[in-house]
Amino acid sequence: MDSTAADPFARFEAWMAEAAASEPNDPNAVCLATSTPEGRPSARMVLLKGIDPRGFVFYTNLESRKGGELLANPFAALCFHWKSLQRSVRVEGAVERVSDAEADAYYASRARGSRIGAWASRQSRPLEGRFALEKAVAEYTMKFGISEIPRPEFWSGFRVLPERIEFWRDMPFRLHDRQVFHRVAGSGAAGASAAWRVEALYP
Ligand SMILES: Cc1cc2nc3c(=O)[nH]c(=O)nc-3n(C[C@H](O)[C@H](O)[C@H](O)COP(=O)(O)O)c2cc1C
Ligand SMILES: Cc1ncc(COP(=O)(O)O)c(C=O)c1O
Repeated sequence: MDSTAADPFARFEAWMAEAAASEPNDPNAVCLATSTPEGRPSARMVLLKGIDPRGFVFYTNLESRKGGELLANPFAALCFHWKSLQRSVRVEGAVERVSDAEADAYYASRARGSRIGAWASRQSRPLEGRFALEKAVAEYTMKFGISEIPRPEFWSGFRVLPERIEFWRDMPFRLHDRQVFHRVAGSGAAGASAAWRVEALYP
């Protein structure tokens, strides 16, 4: 049997591979929705940096707006849209922090300038002027010199643990194809593969 028919991760990876071949920029770009303490939605783009049977990983500043919202209310939604393929995927679920080892490994893979930038940017807080940011970058560049740059404690990753994954394909006259996978409650615990129930939805 085609593994992508029953396993949403296999299907997601197949779609992502097609997107990587056809999107001119950032096929891994995804809109991340969180919510404020008052229950108001808040959304911004991030880059997907990991996927495995546990979930979908992105990295950010934990003291950013999204970071604060996720630490207070650890639930999120992701929405991918690949214009060249006319496809979209929606993911919803709880979030957890990635391990320090996982975050260290990803941080170490980033360009040196991006690692310095993570130290210099007080992400989401008011910036008095571009000069203040450039000064912070210069100071951290001096501070680290040619030595290793450790990952800031305030910079790490989140993993969205999906309870629902929807695959959407454009069809003529807006009669789109929608298939949603619901994780069967209790399945997938302790490293076991999750079981999924699939249903089609009206467009
Ligand atoms: C295509 C794209 C990808 C982005 N990827 C990330 C990312 O992976 N992590 C991140 O912290 N910000 C990323 N950003 C910047 C965020 O969209 C956002 O401006 C920033 O994280 C602050 O969001 P917040 O104030 O809601 O926390 C990206 C922006 C774009 C347009
Ligand atoms: C502020 C910020 N942090 C992190 C990222 C994630 O990407 P990378 O780790 O490749 O820099 C991005 C991507 O645009 C970004 O804008």
